[in-house]
Amino acid sequence: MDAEALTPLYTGAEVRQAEAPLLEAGEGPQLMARAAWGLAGEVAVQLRHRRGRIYGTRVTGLIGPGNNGGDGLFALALLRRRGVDARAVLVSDRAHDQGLAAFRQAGGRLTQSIDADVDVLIDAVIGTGTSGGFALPQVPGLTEALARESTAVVACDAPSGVDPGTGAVAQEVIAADLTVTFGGHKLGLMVGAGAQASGRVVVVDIGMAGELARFRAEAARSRSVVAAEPVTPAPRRQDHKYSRGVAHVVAGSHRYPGAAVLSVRAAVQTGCGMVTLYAPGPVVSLVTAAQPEIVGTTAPEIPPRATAVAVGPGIAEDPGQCAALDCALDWAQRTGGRLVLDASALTLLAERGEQLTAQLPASTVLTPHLGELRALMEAAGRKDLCEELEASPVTAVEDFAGYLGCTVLLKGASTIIAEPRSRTLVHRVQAPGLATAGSGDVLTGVLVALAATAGPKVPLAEIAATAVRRHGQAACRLDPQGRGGFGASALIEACNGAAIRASAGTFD
Ligand SMILES: NC(=O)C1=CN([C@@H]2O[C@H](COP(=O)(O)OP(=O)(O)OC[C@H]3O[C@@H](n4cnc5c(N)ncnc54)[C@H](O)[C@@H]3O)[C@@H](O)[C@H]2O)[C@@H](O)CC1
Ligand SMILES: Nc1ncnc2c1ncn2[C@@H]1O[C@H](COP(=O)(O)OP(=O)(O)O)[C@@H](O)[C@H]1O
Repeated sequence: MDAEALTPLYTGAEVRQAEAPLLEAGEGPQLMARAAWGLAGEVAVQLRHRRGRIYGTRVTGLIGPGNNGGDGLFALALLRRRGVDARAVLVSDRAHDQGLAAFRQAGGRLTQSIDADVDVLIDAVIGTGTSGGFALPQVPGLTEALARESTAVVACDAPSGVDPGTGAVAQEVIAADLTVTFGGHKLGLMVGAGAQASGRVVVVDIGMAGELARFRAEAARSRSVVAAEPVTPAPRRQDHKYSRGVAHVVAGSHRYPGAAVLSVRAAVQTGCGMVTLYAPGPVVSLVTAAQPEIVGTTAPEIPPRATAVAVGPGIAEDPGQCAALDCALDWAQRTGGRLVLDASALTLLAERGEQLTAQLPASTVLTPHLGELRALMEAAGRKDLCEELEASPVTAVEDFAGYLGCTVLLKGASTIIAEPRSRTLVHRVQAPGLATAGSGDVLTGVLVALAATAGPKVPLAEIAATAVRRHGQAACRLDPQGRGGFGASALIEACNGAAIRASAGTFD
């Protein structure tokens, strides 16, 4: 994955540090003007989308005492000049002086409550200056506005109640439909409960990219959001099936034969030299019928030509699969080959208690969802990290990866991928249709195929991020409106490597 394919993620504190020299140089008002311009522009898009016009629509801002409130007031002033009925509720006894003056001058009106016919509610109570807990301001009409479909809630920089550094949310939060954030992507809007409360996130460039870049260069540990399709390995002219990479999959059981079909078909569609499968005989027959190019085996040993192995989808309650897991762990330990452990393989690992930490080769990636991750953390004797998962999901996943000495990929609406001594990658996708049985099996298939074909120098976390992005892209392709009308099988065709390579860089 090349550097351009990754967009950095910042904590609120990092953005504040990066902007400090600009503020010292007296550039604060310009930064705020650009932030307000960006916010007003995005609100205007919402108004046009919802009401078909801007003139005569109604926007109310909840205005806090700091610069976040200042952004809100300047944005309201700009909207007022475009004919919007712009109102502001001051939630504190202080407000940004120049912002308030601009708002008044533009003809904005102060009010004490939020009316039922407001089109957009701007949350400009707190941004990166947040500290401590957060309680909803006592404003008549606020609770109703937050619940009303016809009122869009747009957060200024970060939803009030979200910690922009971690993704933790306070007991109360102003959940947004859209967050317009300034300068760069903020970590807390991309992961955990913070991501849920942020809705769609738009980043507005306010002219501090240089400062952020310099700041990043100095940062000891960097985190990135995966923003573009990285270069993925296309077959070379001289390749033969074994040089291209062999993905071996341990999946499926009498109880869950379909998991093997899904993961193996996804690996084939992603594209590699060969896909082999270890499963009980009837499952091998079923998968071969669905995908005749695969090579099935009923012996748990890892085929000698395998270049990556995945163990887990649907192997529950099959005693032979436990032996296969041990073969795979041993194989990865001996060869340094890439190993993907998913689903039931994670349950089997968790059953080994604290022993599990000793058994994981560094070339392993674990792909748990939240429940599986908690179980693994508890089994490994790291219950403390379960609590950290709420307060700071990225740190918790990073700490666990460090503790285990292998890569951990936490699945969900936001995926967090932490590899020890590497930068952490976050992928946030607007594809709720992925919450369907078997979609994780598809991800495992995509991942093992990419792991089998990627060159030895590509870090495992970056391969995993590519798989996650493809999986998300496939869902967006199938279901652009996010209505959820597809099953995991349909995802497989959309993960097709050739089609994705052809459109690389054009899809987002
Ligand atoms: N510094 C600048 O000139 C710029 C600042 N920007 C905006 O300014 C924001 C940061 O401004 P500030 O540093 O003034 O901080 P904020 O405006 O985000 O918040 C600080 C204020 O909120 C109150 N507050 C903090 N935590 C609270 C809580 N839990 N419950 C209730 N009230 C709480 C504090 O009393 C403080 O007065 C950014 O998020 C961004 O929106 C942008 O305009 C870009 C330029
Ligand atoms: N709300 C959501 N939005 C986006 N992606 C999601 C959402 N819920 C789940 N996913 C993705 O769908 C997949 C589900 O995997 P998993 O929980 O293992 O399901 P299964 O075991 O049924 O295959 C993961 O890749 C996860 O990141």
